Amino acid sequence: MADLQKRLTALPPTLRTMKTDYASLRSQVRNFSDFYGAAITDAKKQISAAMREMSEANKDLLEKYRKEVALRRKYHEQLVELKGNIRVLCRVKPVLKEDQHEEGQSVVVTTDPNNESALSVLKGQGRSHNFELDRVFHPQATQEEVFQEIEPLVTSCIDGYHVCIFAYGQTGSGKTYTMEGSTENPGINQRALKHLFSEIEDRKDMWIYTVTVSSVEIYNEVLRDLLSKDGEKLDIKINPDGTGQLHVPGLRLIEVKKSSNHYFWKTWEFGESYRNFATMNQHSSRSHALLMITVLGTDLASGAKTTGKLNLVDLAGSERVWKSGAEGERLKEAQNINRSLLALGDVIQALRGKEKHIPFRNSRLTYLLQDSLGKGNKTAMVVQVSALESNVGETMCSLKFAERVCKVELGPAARKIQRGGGSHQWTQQTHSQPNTSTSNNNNKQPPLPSQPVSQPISLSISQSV
Ligand SMILES: Nc1ncnc2c1ncn2[C@@H]1O[C@H](COP(=O)(O)OP(=O)(O)OP(=O)(O)O)[C@@H](O)[C@H]1O
Repeated sequence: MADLQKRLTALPPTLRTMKTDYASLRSQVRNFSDFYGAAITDAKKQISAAMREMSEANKDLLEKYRKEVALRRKYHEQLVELKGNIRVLCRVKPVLKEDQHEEGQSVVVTTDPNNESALSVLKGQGRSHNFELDRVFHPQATQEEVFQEIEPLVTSCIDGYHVCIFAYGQTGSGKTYTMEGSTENPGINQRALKHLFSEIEDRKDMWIYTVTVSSVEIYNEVLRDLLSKDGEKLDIKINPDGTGQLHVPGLRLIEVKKSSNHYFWKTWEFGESYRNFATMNQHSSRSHALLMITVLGTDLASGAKTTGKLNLVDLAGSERVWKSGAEGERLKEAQNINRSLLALGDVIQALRGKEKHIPFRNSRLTYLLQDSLGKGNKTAMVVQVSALESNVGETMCSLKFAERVCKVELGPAARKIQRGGGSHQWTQQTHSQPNTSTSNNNNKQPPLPSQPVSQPISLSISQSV
């Protein structure tokens, strides 16, 4: 009992110590949670500040990258202008429902939103091939955006340069869409004519111009007039005038004129027959369609004359013959398509190698393009590609061809101008000369191609473009 009493007496101090310890522990826990909370808030602040800093740095880097790309593009443009490189644009076709023959096909072509010249093709097993061209249009690019890139070339045709713009790519990749377009959404051909007339209007106080168009189709190495009702067969000949230039006897030329401040297509004549042949003919994807525009200018002050040419070409599909599995007539057809495309490739190769002999005569196509595709002229190629995995082989072939074309140097462009004042000497003026002035032009050059023998048919276009 005494022992118990003794222990009970010792209890309060122990309890007091325990109470104190407990209070101290509680306060420590509270302090720790306050400290922990504050540490977390602090850490969060630091992390967000660091993230802000990083995103600022990223923005800064992206901005620098964009500036670098733009600067590189500018210098590249200047170099292209100096060397007269063929400009190569690539347009990626959007994936349409009708193209998805197999379910869930993946897209293997990607563009870079920060670099308008880059394109990448995924070739399987994570390997990708990067291409650098003059300009790459993503699948959502509009007809207007594509034309804006081409516009300076079209303008230079009024200044007296010979220009060739052609669309290349496998069947169904969008060549006709880009060149021809639709009535609601016209392509390069119609936009080019519209642009020519608006430029001509701006210069009407200083220059007068005559614009003529002709159009041919090359199918199975046979040349047909797309503006004649029955698609008359034509031949390419050397002009009998002794200039050594080409001419196509019987080719129908239509003079296009403005009508009460609006420029129109005369549906029954030019527009109708051209579109019928170009878009509805049985073999449009296996034939090459050419729209050839000639712009003759006269300087009202000096009497100087310029001859500009604009050849707009919608090539046949570039599929490889051995892949088409064709036999008989179709094989002959495929070989002929291939022949002119191969001939085009050979011409490109020879131009690239700066060879003395350029084999223009190996096909009707290259023969006809001779005076706009060769040295001193301006050329652009729009290479059309599909983004789908099933077409990756053809896409790679087209892009590799595009890379080769990029390297072709046609030399500084020469302006075809005949000085006024009674002189009949044709002279050529390089691109660095002012566009509308003919003064100081002492650079005498060989005679220019003479104008086609046939008289142009006068035409007022009657459907708004
Ligand atoms: N950028 C685009 N936007 C929308 N539709 C397009 C585009 N490009 C092509 N198409 C559509 O894809 C289809 C095939 O295009 P198109 O006829 O122009 O190909 P192509 O390369 O000319 O073929 P072919 O070699 O057979 O002549 C058409 O229905 C066309 O309207």
